[in-house]
Amino acid sequence: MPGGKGGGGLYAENDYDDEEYDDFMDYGDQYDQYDDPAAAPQQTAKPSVKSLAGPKSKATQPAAAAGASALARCLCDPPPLRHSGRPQRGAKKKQQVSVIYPNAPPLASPQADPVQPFGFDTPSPDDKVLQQQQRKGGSHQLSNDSTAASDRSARAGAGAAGTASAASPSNGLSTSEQGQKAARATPVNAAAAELDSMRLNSHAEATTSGAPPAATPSKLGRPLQEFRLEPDLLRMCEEADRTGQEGGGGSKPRLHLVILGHVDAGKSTLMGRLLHDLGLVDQKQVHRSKQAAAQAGKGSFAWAWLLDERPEERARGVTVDVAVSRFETAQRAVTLLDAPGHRDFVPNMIAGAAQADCALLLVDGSPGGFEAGFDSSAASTGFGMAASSGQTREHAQLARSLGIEQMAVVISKLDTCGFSQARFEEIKAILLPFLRQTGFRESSLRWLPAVGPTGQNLVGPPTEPALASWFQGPSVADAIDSFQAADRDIHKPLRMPIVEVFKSSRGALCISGKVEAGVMKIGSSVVVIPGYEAGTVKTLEADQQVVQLARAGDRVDVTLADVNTSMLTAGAVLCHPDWPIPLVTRVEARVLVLDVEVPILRGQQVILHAHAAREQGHVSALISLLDAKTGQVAKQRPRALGKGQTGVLEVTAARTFAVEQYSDFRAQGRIALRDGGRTLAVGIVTGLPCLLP
Ligand SMILES: Nc1nc2c(ncn2[C@@H]2O[C@H](COP(=O)(O)OP(=O)(O)OP(=O)(O)O)[C@@H](O)[C@H]2O)c(=O)[nH]1
Repeated sequence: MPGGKGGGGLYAENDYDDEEYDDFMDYGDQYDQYDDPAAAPQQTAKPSVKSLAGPKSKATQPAAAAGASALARCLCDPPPLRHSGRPQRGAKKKQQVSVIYPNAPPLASPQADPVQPFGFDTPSPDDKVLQQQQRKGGSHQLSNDSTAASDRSARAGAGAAGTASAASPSNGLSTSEQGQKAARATPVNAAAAELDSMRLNSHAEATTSGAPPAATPSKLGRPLQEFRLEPDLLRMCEEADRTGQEGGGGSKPRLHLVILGHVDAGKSTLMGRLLHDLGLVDQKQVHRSKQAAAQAGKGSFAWAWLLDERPEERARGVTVDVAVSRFETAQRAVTLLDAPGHRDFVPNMIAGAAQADCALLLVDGSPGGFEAGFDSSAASTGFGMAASSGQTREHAQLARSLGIEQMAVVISKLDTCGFSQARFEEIKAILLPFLRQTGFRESSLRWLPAVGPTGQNLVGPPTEPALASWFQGPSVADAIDSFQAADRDIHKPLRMPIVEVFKSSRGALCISGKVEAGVMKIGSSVVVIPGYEAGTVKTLEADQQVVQLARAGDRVDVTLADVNTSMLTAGAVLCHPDWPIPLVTRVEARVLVLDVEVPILRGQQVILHAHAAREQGHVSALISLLDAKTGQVAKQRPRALGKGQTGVLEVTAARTFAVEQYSDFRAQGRIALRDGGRTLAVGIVTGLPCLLP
């Protein structure tokens, strides 16, 4: 329900506790019935949150009874997968997904694989469907909702074609087919324009000049269910598990930790000091940083400058890009992602948080500091979100929507108010209900004070008597040690979203990112999507050490051989050649609308964020409004989706981009829609409707 309570005012009025959270983890089960049309006869747009991992943990309970929040309902992970023997959820829909690989070269020969690969010497079932559709002359649409979108395009085309098609109704075609025929007949129709734009603007067309022509205009990857990790890679993984040597970090569980919070909350300072206290930064570096900060008249930024090394960051006194450092605590090998807090750099923060397993949320505890970072009632810009709405709120919402479940809330700067326990408790009392409504379990949150500049409560208990007198909880290092490392998702095709492209000291073009699924070794065949650029892994480095193997969960620098380097861009995805990530222009997504003042309408311009990719686009259809309590369709084709509402919409991007259904790969199936520096909505991809060439 919009206009909730507490800190956010965004969500359903019901708070939920851990028990309820577990209930809404089963929320997706409600959608299972929709696979059977008879079970939900009134339903035409069916939400399809599905999962492919692991057995179910507990019996289904209606989320309605649980009273879960709208964000939780919309975003939290759906229940784990059924076991074998039962059809995978979404299998039907997935087979229908269409993907486009402009100028796709022939597939690289598959690795040793127990599954007999399809030779592409005869038409595949998909090719047959395609040919059939081309004979019929229609664009391929998948779900009911997409069909509606197709019809809209076709109608637009028919409209543009004037009365020609309307004047010849007796040609034996359905209304939709007439529309599509008309759409093909005129250059100004919406469908053709969209197709043209895909061709003209796709990454592949823009960058693969001279590439061999595609063997076929479109290729689908093999079904996910057929994937088996190659035996040699499996052996290497088992060996790496035994020795704990590959992927860096020795035998300690690996964590990807992002530092979030409003601008100037103290993130870089705290992390700079933490690295020092853990012995990773020597006195010489600290001295150099102190000197540079003092010379620039910004002495208080000395610790922050250990991480903020770029000249513009030092000039502005704010973090611009995500700084990556690595360190070890007693129990964990940590890849630290220090995200920018300034609202101008939220896209960079999204790229950082998308790779993280857990987060530290820094909250400024100084008088007025917390309020400035959390306020959403500041003056309006006249459109969209409040102009100065705090990034504490936005970061927490984005972090949860990007899959982060474990978080430590670090209240900084309490030295400015005499280490007041009352201030600590006041902030916690406001923030906790908001975080619960956002979808965090209370048991997955830690609360602690820390002072970066003096190192209070970073490693070991506080020494400041005024703080030690009332706080006996975890230090920052303890909180990090308590985070659970994510499971390595190795039994899936390779996925590594490219976060950064840079020249190595040896002059080679390196790509860097976190392997989200699968495994690769030196010599592995890979493909870069978009562009369908095939190559071979030449070198792998983790923690600045050469490694032979990179598994899901490892952050690695990779160089590729035999690849057109112009295809290596942030937002592209390194994939297994036989199971590439879908490349689409449109996504259907179930979203929660955040703190917007003006509802989302059809045609709304957005920047679509998915993993490390960003594309311009627009909301091309509002498919349904969902009931906040039950998740069922409350209204088909609503005119608008307002603040706090959950709905299904379709976004069309200006160019093709790589994304997948959340039910297949969670990390690549989460999206955020932003416009004008504000996050409008967050959600998960439920379908990939797409026109075929
Ligand atoms: N008194 C006090 N000052 C602090 C504390 N933590 C940080 N500061 C100061 O706050 C200012 C901003 O700190 P940064 O570490 O740059 O903040 P940030 O959150 O990293 O900023 P962005 O990355 O730009 O969002 C600096 O002047 C710090 O010295 C603290 O616990 N107490």
